[in-house]
This record gives sequence, structure tokens and C-alpha cells, in this order.
Amino acid sequence: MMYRTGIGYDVHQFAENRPLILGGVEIEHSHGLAGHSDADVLSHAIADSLLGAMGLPDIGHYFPPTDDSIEGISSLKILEKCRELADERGAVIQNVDSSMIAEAPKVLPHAEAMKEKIAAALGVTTGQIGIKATTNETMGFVGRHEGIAALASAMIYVPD
Ligand SMILES: Nc1ccn([C@@H]2O[C@H](COP(=O)(O)O)[C@@H](O)[C@H]2O)c(=O)n1
Ligand SMILES: C[C@@]1(CO)OP(=O)(O)OP(=O)(O)OC[C@H]1O
Repeated sequence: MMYRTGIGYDVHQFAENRPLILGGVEIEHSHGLAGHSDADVLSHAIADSLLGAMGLPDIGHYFPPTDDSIEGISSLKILEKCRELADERGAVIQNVDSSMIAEAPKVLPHAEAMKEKIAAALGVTTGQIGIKATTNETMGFVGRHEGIAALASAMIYVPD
């Protein structure tokens, strides 16, 4: 038996007239995030952490930014694809942990709702999903409210 870990990082720029979707949850804010997909930076980081743990190529390999057919795709679908790839290999997701780095809005009040969406997409329990957040203490692009970054780590069990 083997346990494997993976990491993921993503960042998206704020844009006007876009919904702000984080962990599959729409959050009221003055700006949303720009992207070819729904720009759910948290789900993207989590997807990459799972793909990394499985030793697979990253999110852009499965969902290329050049693919017009996925414009506006819900990133929960990307997490569902990660679950499918895990199932195909008999891999079992043990846990996912994550942090968002955002000056605003406050995201922790939405963490439970995000856990529910993410857990459902991955076929795990909410207790297996960690969601944290920090500001960047006004420094850098996050500090200037230019965008949101997210980090994630995953552990999976892979049978022999
Ligand atoms: N976008 C954010 C940022 C932070 N939080 C919560 O606030 C706590 C304090 O953040 P600091 O950066 O000032 O240390 C943090 O631990 C989070 O609980 C948040 O919800 N949303
Ligand atoms: C899923 C994709 C598809 O275009 O989403 P984007 O919104 O482009 O987001 P990004 O995190 O820059 O790259 C991942 C892409 O593969």
C-alpha cells in the first residue's frame, strides 16, 4: 500500500461583472474572478493537488484554456473529473487541505458551504476537506485587492 501527497496553487485576477465563486459557492462581492472557466481558484488548487498526488498532468491538460466548449465550466465538474480519475486507479482520497489568500471578502463564513460542495464533488465527507484563509496583510497583488490566490494539499491512498 502507498500513500501519496500532492500540492496545488492557483491565482485569479479580480474582474468586474463576474460572479465570485469559491469552492463552488457564489459569494457576494464587488468583483468576481476572471477566467475561461468559472475561475474558482480554490477548486483549481484542489484539483491540481489531487492530480499531483496521482502523478497525473495538471488541470490544463484535462481542461485546456483553448477549449471553447468548456467556457464558463463549473469547477465542481473539474473536481468530479479528479474523482473519476481516482476511481479508475482505485485511489482513495484521504484528505484535502487548503488556504485562500484574499484581502477581501471574508471567506471563512462560507467555509462549511464550500466543504459541502467540494466533498460532494469528490465523493468524500466534509471532515476530509480543510478550508482556511488569510489576508496578505495589505502586501503585494493580493494586498492591493487585485486577485485571490489559493493553495491546496492532498493525500491519497493508492493500492499496490
Ligand atoms: N479573505 C479572508 C481572510 C481572512 N479570513 C479570516 O480572518 C482571519 C484573520 O486573517 P489575517 O490575515 O488578518 O490573519 C483568518 O484566520 C481567517 O479566519 C477570512 O475569512 N477571509
Ligand atoms: C480550468 C481552466 C480552463 O481554462 O480554467 P481557467 O479559468 O482558465 O483557470 P486557470 O486556473 O488559469 O487554468 C486552469 C484552466 O485549465
